[in-house]
Amino acid sequence: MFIRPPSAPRLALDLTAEEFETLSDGSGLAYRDLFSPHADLPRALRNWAEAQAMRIRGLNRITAERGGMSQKILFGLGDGYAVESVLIRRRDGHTACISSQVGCAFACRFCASGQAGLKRNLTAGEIVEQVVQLGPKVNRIVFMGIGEPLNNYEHVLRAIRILRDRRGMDFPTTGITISTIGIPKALARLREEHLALNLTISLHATTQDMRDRLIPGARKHPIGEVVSRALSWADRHNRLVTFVYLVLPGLNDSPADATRLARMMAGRKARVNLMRWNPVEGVALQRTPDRALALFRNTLTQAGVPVVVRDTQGRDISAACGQLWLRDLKGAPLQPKS
Ligand SMILES: C[S@@+](CC[C@H](N)C(=O)[O-])C[C@H]1O[C@@H](n2cnc3c(N)ncnc32)[C@H](O)[C@@H]1O
Ligand code: SF4
Repeated sequence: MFIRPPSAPRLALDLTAEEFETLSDGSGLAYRDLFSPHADLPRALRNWAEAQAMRIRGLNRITAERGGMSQKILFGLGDGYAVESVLIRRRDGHTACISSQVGCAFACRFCASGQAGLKRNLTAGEIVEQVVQLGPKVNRIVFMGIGEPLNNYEHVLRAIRILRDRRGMDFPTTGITISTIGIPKALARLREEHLALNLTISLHATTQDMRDRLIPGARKHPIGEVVSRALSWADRHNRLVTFVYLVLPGLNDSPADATRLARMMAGRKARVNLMRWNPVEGVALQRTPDRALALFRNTLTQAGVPVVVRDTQGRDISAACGQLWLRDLKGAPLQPKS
Protein backbone atom coordinates (compact mmCIF):
# COMPACT_ATOMS: atom_id res chain seq x y z
CA MET A 1 0.00 0.00 0.00
CA PHE A 2 1.59 3.27 -1.00
CA ILE A 3 1.12 6.35 1.13
CA ARG A 4 2.09 9.23 -1.13
CA PRO A 5 4.95 9.98 -3.50
CA PRO A 6 8.29 10.02 -1.65
CA SER A 7 9.07 13.35 -3.33
CA ALA A 8 6.09 15.09 -1.66
CA PRO A 9 7.16 17.47 1.12
CA ARG A 10 6.40 16.18 4.59
CA LEU A 11 3.65 17.87 6.57
CA ALA A 12 4.70 19.45 9.86
CA LEU A 13 1.46 18.08 11.35
CA ASP A 14 2.88 14.56 10.84
CA LEU A 15 5.31 15.27 13.67
CA THR A 16 4.80 14.07 17.22
CA ALA A 17 5.76 16.53 19.99
CA GLU A 18 9.00 14.59 20.59
CA GLU A 19 9.97 14.68 16.91
CA PHE A 20 9.20 18.41 16.74
CA GLU A 21 11.28 19.10 19.83
CA THR A 22 14.22 17.19 18.42
CA LEU A 23 14.02 18.94 15.05
CA SER A 24 13.46 22.43 16.43
CA ASP A 25 15.90 22.10 19.31
CA GLY A 26 16.93 25.46 20.76
CA SER A 27 14.76 27.52 18.41
CA GLY A 28 12.20 28.45 21.07
CA LEU A 29 9.30 27.40 18.80
CA ALA A 30 6.16 25.98 20.45
CA TYR A 31 4.61 22.70 19.20
CA ARG A 32 1.17 24.09 20.12
CA ASP A 33 1.52 26.83 17.48
CA LEU A 34 1.47 24.19 14.70
CA PHE A 35 -2.26 23.75 15.39
CA SER A 36 -3.16 27.48 15.20
CA PRO A 37 -5.57 28.80 12.56
CA HIS A 38 -3.70 29.42 9.31
CA ALA A 39 -3.71 33.23 9.66
CA ASP A 40 -2.21 33.05 13.17
CA LEU A 41 0.76 30.81 12.35
CA PRO A 42 3.88 32.59 13.67
CA ARG A 43 6.29 33.78 11.00
CA ALA A 44 9.22 32.07 12.82
CA LEU A 45 7.40 28.74 12.59
CA ARG A 46 6.72 29.19 8.88
CA ASN A 47 10.40 30.01 8.28
CA TRP A 48 11.50 26.99 10.30
CA ALA A 49 9.20 24.65 8.33
CA GLU A 50 10.51 26.03 5.05
CA ALA A 51 14.08 25.42 6.17
CA GLN A 52 13.10 21.81 7.02
CA ALA A 53 11.51 21.37 3.55
CA MET A 54 8.18 20.81 5.27
CA ARG A 55 4.74 22.17 4.54
CA ILE A 56 2.89 23.65 7.45
CA ARG A 57 -0.49 23.18 5.72
CA GLY A 58 -0.98 20.71 2.87
CA LEU A 59 -4.75 20.58 2.29
CA ASN A 60 -6.47 23.04 -0.06
CA ARG A 61 -10.17 23.72 0.24
CA ILE A 62 -11.64 23.00 -3.19
CA THR A 63 -15.35 23.32 -2.49
CA ALA A 64 -17.56 23.82 0.54
CA GLU A 65 -21.27 23.04 0.52
CA ARG A 66 -23.43 24.38 3.29
CA GLY A 67 -26.75 22.94 4.36
CA GLY A 68 -28.68 23.28 7.60
CA MET A 69 -26.37 22.40 10.45
CA SER A 70 -23.60 20.91 8.32
CA GLN A 71 -20.89 21.94 5.95
CA LYS A 72 -19.14 19.51 3.64
CA ILE A 73 -15.64 20.42 2.50
CA LEU A 74 -13.65 18.84 -0.29
CA PHE A 75 -9.91 19.02 0.45
CA GLY A 76 -7.29 18.69 -2.28
CA LEU A 77 -4.16 16.77 -1.27
CA GLY A 78 -0.57 17.43 -2.33
CA ASP A 79 -0.62 14.74 -5.05
CA GLY A 80 -3.88 15.76 -6.69
CA TYR A 81 -6.24 13.38 -4.91
CA ALA A 82 -9.04 14.71 -2.73
CA VAL A 83 -10.96 13.72 0.38
CA GLU A 84 -13.94 15.21 2.09
CA SER A 85 -14.70 16.19 5.65
CA VAL A 86 -17.99 17.27 7.16
CA LEU A 87 -18.45 19.81 9.94
CA ILE A 88 -21.62 19.28 11.93
CA ARG A 89 -22.78 22.02 14.30
CA ARG A 90 -24.25 20.87 17.60
CA ARG A 91 -25.56 22.94 20.50
CA ASP A 92 -22.43 22.26 22.58
CA GLY A 93 -19.72 22.35 19.92
CA HIS A 94 -18.82 21.04 16.48
CA THR A 95 -18.28 17.48 15.22
CA ALA A 96 -15.64 16.83 12.57
CA CYS A 97 -16.45 13.85 10.34
CA ILE A 98 -13.07 13.07 8.78
CA SER A 99 -11.56 10.77 6.16
CA SER A 100 -8.80 8.22 6.76
CA GLN A 101 -8.08 7.05 3.18
CA VAL A 102 -8.53 8.17 -0.42
CA GLY A 103 -11.30 5.81 -1.48
CA CYS A 104 -11.88 2.47 0.21
CA ALA A 105 -11.09 -1.17 -0.52
CA PHE A 106 -14.23 -2.66 1.03
CA ALA A 107 -16.66 -1.77 -1.75
CA CYS A 108 -19.81 -1.70 0.39
CA ARG A 109 -22.80 -1.86 -1.92
CA PHE A 110 -24.56 1.06 -0.26
CA CYS A 111 -21.59 3.46 0.08
CA ALA A 112 -20.21 6.00 -2.36
CA SER A 113 -16.68 5.93 -0.91
CA GLY A 114 -15.91 2.37 -1.92
CA GLN A 115 -17.03 2.60 -5.50
CA ALA A 116 -13.77 3.74 -7.02
CA GLY A 117 -11.61 1.41 -4.93
CA LEU A 118 -8.74 2.38 -2.65
CA LYS A 119 -6.26 4.91 -4.00
CA ARG A 120 -4.03 5.43 -0.99
CA ASN A 121 -3.81 5.84 2.78
CA LEU A 122 -3.82 9.30 4.31
CA THR A 123 -0.81 10.25 6.41
CA ALA A 124 -1.27 11.17 10.06
CA GLY A 125 -0.64 14.82 9.15
CA GLU A 126 -3.37 14.78 6.49
CA ILE A 127 -5.79 13.32 9.05
CA VAL A 128 -4.84 15.85 11.75
CA GLU A 129 -5.03 18.76 9.32
CA GLN A 130 -8.68 18.05 8.48
CA VAL A 131 -9.49 18.65 12.16
CA VAL A 132 -7.33 21.76 12.36
CA GLN A 133 -8.94 23.26 9.25
CA LEU A 134 -12.47 22.53 10.50
CA GLY A 135 -11.81 25.05 13.25
CA PRO A 136 -11.33 25.58 16.96
CA LYS A 137 -14.93 24.76 17.93
CA VAL A 138 -14.46 21.07 17.04
CA ASN A 139 -14.86 19.02 20.23
CA ARG A 140 -15.82 15.68 18.67
CA ILE A 141 -14.11 13.74 15.90
CA VAL A 142 -15.69 10.82 14.07
CA PHE A 143 -13.80 8.69 11.55
CA MET A 144 -16.87 8.37 9.36
CA GLY A 145 -15.68 10.10 6.22
CA ILE A 146 -13.99 8.31 3.32
CA GLY A 147 -12.05 5.13 4.03
CA GLU A 148 -11.73 2.34 6.54
CA PRO A 149 -9.69 3.65 9.51
CA LEU A 150 -8.55 0.21 10.73
CA ASN A 151 -7.19 -0.50 7.24
CA ASN A 152 -4.84 2.46 7.83
CA TYR A 153 -4.12 1.55 11.44
CA GLU A 154 -0.65 3.07 11.89
CA HIS A 155 -1.48 6.50 10.55
CA VAL A 156 -4.88 6.73 12.22
CA LEU A 157 -3.44 5.82 15.61
CA ARG A 158 -0.51 8.18 15.12
CA ALA A 159 -2.98 10.97 14.22
CA ILE A 160 -4.99 10.27 17.38
CA ARG A 161 -1.83 10.42 19.49
CA ILE A 162 -0.86 13.76 17.89
CA LEU A 163 -4.37 15.19 18.37
CA ARG A 164 -4.55 14.26 22.05
CA ASP A 165 -1.02 15.35 23.03
CA ARG A 166 -1.20 17.93 25.82
CA ARG A 167 1.70 19.88 24.33
CA GLY A 168 -0.29 20.41 21.14
CA MET A 169 -4.02 20.33 20.48
CA ASP A 170 -4.87 18.52 23.72
CA PHE A 171 -7.99 17.00 22.14
CA PRO A 172 -9.97 14.80 24.59
CA THR A 173 -9.70 11.13 23.59
CA THR A 174 -13.25 10.51 24.82
CA GLY A 175 -14.43 12.85 22.05
CA ILE A 176 -12.95 10.61 19.31
CA THR A 177 -14.93 7.83 17.60
CA ILE A 178 -13.49 5.22 15.25
CA SER A 179 -16.14 3.81 12.91
CA THR A 180 -15.11 0.56 11.26
CA ILE A 181 -16.44 -2.49 9.49
CA GLY A 182 -14.39 -4.35 12.10
CA ILE A 183 -11.18 -6.04 10.93
CA PRO A 184 -10.67 -8.76 13.59
CA LYS A 185 -6.85 -8.52 13.80
CA ALA A 186 -6.99 -4.72 14.05
CA LEU A 187 -9.73 -4.90 16.70
CA ALA A 188 -7.51 -7.20 18.75
CA ARG A 189 -4.72 -4.62 18.49
CA LEU A 190 -7.03 -1.73 19.34
CA ARG A 191 -8.18 -3.61 22.44
CA GLU A 192 -4.64 -3.42 23.82
CA GLU A 193 -4.20 0.34 23.22
CA HIS A 194 -4.49 2.53 26.31
CA LEU A 195 -6.93 4.89 24.66
CA ALA A 196 -10.37 5.78 26.01
CA LEU A 197 -11.88 6.39 22.59
CA ASN A 198 -15.29 5.31 21.26
CA LEU A 199 -15.77 2.39 18.91
CA THR A 200 -18.54 1.98 16.35
CA ILE A 201 -18.87 -1.20 14.30
CA SER A 202 -20.69 -1.01 10.97
CA LEU A 203 -22.35 -4.42 11.15
CA HIS A 204 -25.32 -4.16 8.74
CA ALA A 205 -26.16 -7.88 8.73
CA THR A 206 -26.79 -10.81 11.03
CA THR A 207 -25.64 -13.60 8.69
CA GLN A 208 -22.32 -14.10 6.91
CA ASP A 209 -24.08 -14.48 3.60
CA MET A 210 -25.84 -11.10 3.75
CA ARG A 211 -22.77 -9.34 5.16
CA ASP A 212 -20.67 -10.71 2.29
CA ARG A 213 -23.20 -9.31 -0.17
CA LEU A 214 -23.30 -5.88 1.48
CA ILE A 215 -19.59 -5.59 2.37
CA PRO A 216 -17.76 -7.65 -0.28
CA GLY A 217 -14.32 -6.57 0.97
CA ALA A 218 -14.98 -8.13 4.40
CA ARG A 219 -15.67 -11.65 3.08
CA LYS A 220 -12.70 -13.12 4.90
CA HIS A 221 -13.81 -11.67 8.24
CA PRO A 222 -16.29 -14.00 10.01
CA ILE A 223 -19.19 -11.95 11.36
CA GLY A 224 -19.07 -13.85 14.68
CA GLU A 225 -15.44 -12.86 15.16
CA VAL A 226 -16.13 -9.22 14.30
CA VAL A 227 -18.84 -9.10 16.99
CA SER A 228 -16.85 -11.02 19.60
CA ARG A 229 -13.70 -8.89 19.11
CA ALA A 230 -15.76 -5.71 19.44
CA LEU A 231 -17.47 -6.97 22.59
CA SER A 232 -14.09 -7.98 23.98
CA TRP A 233 -12.84 -4.40 23.36
CA ALA A 234 -15.92 -3.13 25.25
CA ASP A 235 -15.28 -5.43 28.23
CA ARG A 236 -11.58 -4.55 28.39
CA HIS A 237 -12.23 -0.78 28.30
CA ASN A 238 -15.48 -0.91 30.25
CA ARG A 239 -17.21 1.11 27.53
CA LEU A 240 -20.25 0.49 25.36
CA VAL A 241 -19.52 -0.43 21.76
CA THR A 242 -22.00 0.90 19.20
CA PHE A 243 -23.17 -1.36 16.38
CA VAL A 244 -24.49 0.49 13.35
CA TYR A 245 -27.10 -1.33 11.31
CA LEU A 246 -28.23 0.14 8.02
CA VAL A 247 -31.75 -1.20 7.57
CA LEU A 248 -32.25 -2.15 3.92
CA PRO A 249 -35.73 -3.33 2.92
CA GLY A 250 -35.89 -6.92 1.70
CA LEU A 251 -32.21 -7.51 2.47
CA ASN A 252 -31.54 -7.34 6.21
CA ASP A 253 -34.81 -6.19 7.80
CA SER A 254 -36.72 -9.45 8.46
CA PRO A 255 -38.08 -10.30 11.91
CA ALA A 256 -35.49 -13.11 12.00
CA ASP A 257 -32.72 -10.51 11.48
CA ALA A 258 -34.07 -8.40 14.33
CA THR A 259 -34.20 -11.45 16.62
CA ARG A 260 -30.65 -12.54 15.70
CA LEU A 261 -29.31 -9.02 16.26
CA ALA A 262 -31.08 -8.82 19.62
CA ARG A 263 -29.53 -12.18 20.66
CA MET A 264 -26.02 -11.03 19.69
CA MET A 265 -26.28 -7.84 21.76
CA ALA A 266 -28.51 -8.66 24.73
CA GLY A 267 -26.78 -8.42 28.10
CA ARG A 268 -23.52 -7.15 26.56
CA LYS A 269 -21.80 -3.75 26.67
CA ALA A 270 -23.43 -2.85 23.36
CA ARG A 271 -25.96 -0.50 21.85
CA VAL A 272 -27.42 -0.34 18.36
CA ASN A 273 -27.90 2.59 15.99
CA LEU A 274 -30.42 1.77 13.29
CA MET A 275 -29.76 3.88 10.20
CA ARG A 276 -31.66 4.79 7.09
CA TRP A 277 -29.79 4.55 3.84
CA ASN A 278 -28.95 7.81 2.07
CA PRO A 279 -29.37 7.34 -1.66
CA VAL A 280 -26.18 7.08 -3.74
CA GLU A 281 -26.32 7.80 -7.45
CA GLY A 282 -26.35 4.63 -9.54
CA VAL A 283 -27.09 2.31 -6.59
CA ALA A 284 -30.45 0.51 -6.65
CA LEU A 285 -31.32 0.19 -2.96
CA GLN A 286 -34.34 1.45 -1.08
CA ARG A 287 -34.86 3.50 2.05
CA THR A 288 -36.71 1.79 4.88
CA PRO A 289 -40.20 2.99 5.73
CA ASP A 290 -40.71 4.25 9.31
CA ARG A 291 -43.00 1.31 10.18
CA ALA A 292 -40.33 -1.30 9.36
CA LEU A 293 -37.75 0.58 11.42
CA ALA A 294 -40.14 0.74 14.37
CA LEU A 295 -40.75 -3.05 14.27
CA PHE A 296 -37.01 -3.71 14.18
CA ARG A 297 -36.42 -1.28 17.04
CA ASN A 298 -39.15 -2.87 19.17
CA THR A 299 -37.56 -6.32 18.94
CA LEU A 300 -34.27 -4.89 20.23
CA THR A 301 -35.93 -2.84 22.96
CA GLN A 302 -37.87 -5.87 24.18
CA ALA A 303 -34.59 -7.78 24.49
CA GLY A 304 -33.23 -4.94 26.64
CA VAL A 305 -30.77 -3.71 23.98
CA PRO A 306 -30.33 0.10 23.95
CA VAL A 307 -31.29 1.28 20.46
CA VAL A 308 -31.76 4.58 18.62
CA VAL A 309 -32.85 5.35 15.08
CA ARG A 310 -30.49 7.74 13.29
CA ASP A 311 -30.60 9.61 10.04
CA THR A 312 -27.15 10.52 8.73
CA GLN A 313 -26.54 14.19 9.42
CA GLY A 314 -26.11 16.39 6.40
CA ARG A 315 -28.53 14.53 4.15
CA ASP A 316 -29.63 17.84 2.72
CA ILE A 317 -26.21 18.75 1.33
CA SER A 318 -25.10 15.54 -0.28
CA ALA A 319 -26.22 12.63 1.85
CA ALA A 320 -23.74 10.41 3.67
CA CYS A 321 -20.01 11.03 3.91
CA GLY A 322 -18.30 9.97 0.73
CA GLN A 323 -20.82 11.04 -1.82
CA LEU A 324 -19.48 14.44 -2.77
CA TRP A 325 -16.15 12.86 -3.55
CA LEU A 326 -17.59 10.31 -5.91
CA ARG A 327 -19.99 12.68 -7.59
CA ASP A 328 -17.41 15.36 -8.34
CA LEU A 329 -14.29 13.39 -9.02
CA LYS A 330 -15.06 9.71 -9.52
CA GLY A 331 -11.99 9.10 -7.39
CA ALA A 332 -9.63 10.48 -10.02
CA PRO A 333 -6.78 12.86 -9.17
CA LEU A 334 -7.66 16.51 -9.72
CA GLN A 335 -4.65 17.06 -11.92
CA PRO A 336 -2.26 14.66 -13.56
CA LYS A 337 0.49 13.51 -11.23
CA SER A 338 3.98 14.47 -12.33
C1 LIG B 1 -18.45 6.05 5.23
S1 LIG B 1 -18.22 4.92 6.56
C2 LIG B 1 -16.51 5.25 7.03
C3 LIG B 1 -16.05 4.47 8.22
C4 LIG B 1 -15.88 2.96 8.03
N1 LIG B 1 -15.34 2.61 6.79
C5 LIG B 1 -17.19 2.24 8.27
O1 LIG B 1 -17.71 1.66 7.33
O2 LIG B 1 -17.65 2.26 9.42
C6 LIG B 1 -19.12 5.64 7.91
C7 LIG B 1 -20.54 5.13 8.08
O3 LIG B 1 -21.34 5.57 6.98
C8 LIG B 1 -22.23 4.54 6.65
N2 LIG B 1 -22.69 4.75 5.29
C9 LIG B 1 -21.98 4.63 4.15
N3 LIG B 1 -22.75 4.91 3.08
C10 LIG B 1 -23.97 5.24 3.56
C11 LIG B 1 -25.19 5.62 2.95
N4 LIG B 1 -25.30 5.75 1.64
N5 LIG B 1 -26.26 5.87 3.75
C12 LIG B 1 -26.15 5.75 5.10
N6 LIG B 1 -25.02 5.40 5.73
C13 LIG B 1 -23.94 5.13 4.97
C14 LIG B 1 -21.39 3.30 6.85
O4 LIG B 1 -22.16 2.14 6.99
C15 LIG B 1 -20.66 3.62 8.14
O5 LIG B 1 -21.41 3.21 9.26
S1 SF4 C 1 -19.00 2.00 4.36
FE1 SF4 C 1 -16.95 2.24 5.19
S2 SF4 C 1 -15.94 0.29 4.67
FE2 SF4 C 1 -17.75 0.39 3.40
S3 SF4 C 1 -17.02 1.27 1.43
FE3 SF4 C 1 -17.82 2.95 2.71
S4 SF4 C 1 -16.03 3.74 3.74
FE4 SF4 C 1 -15.49 1.70 2.99
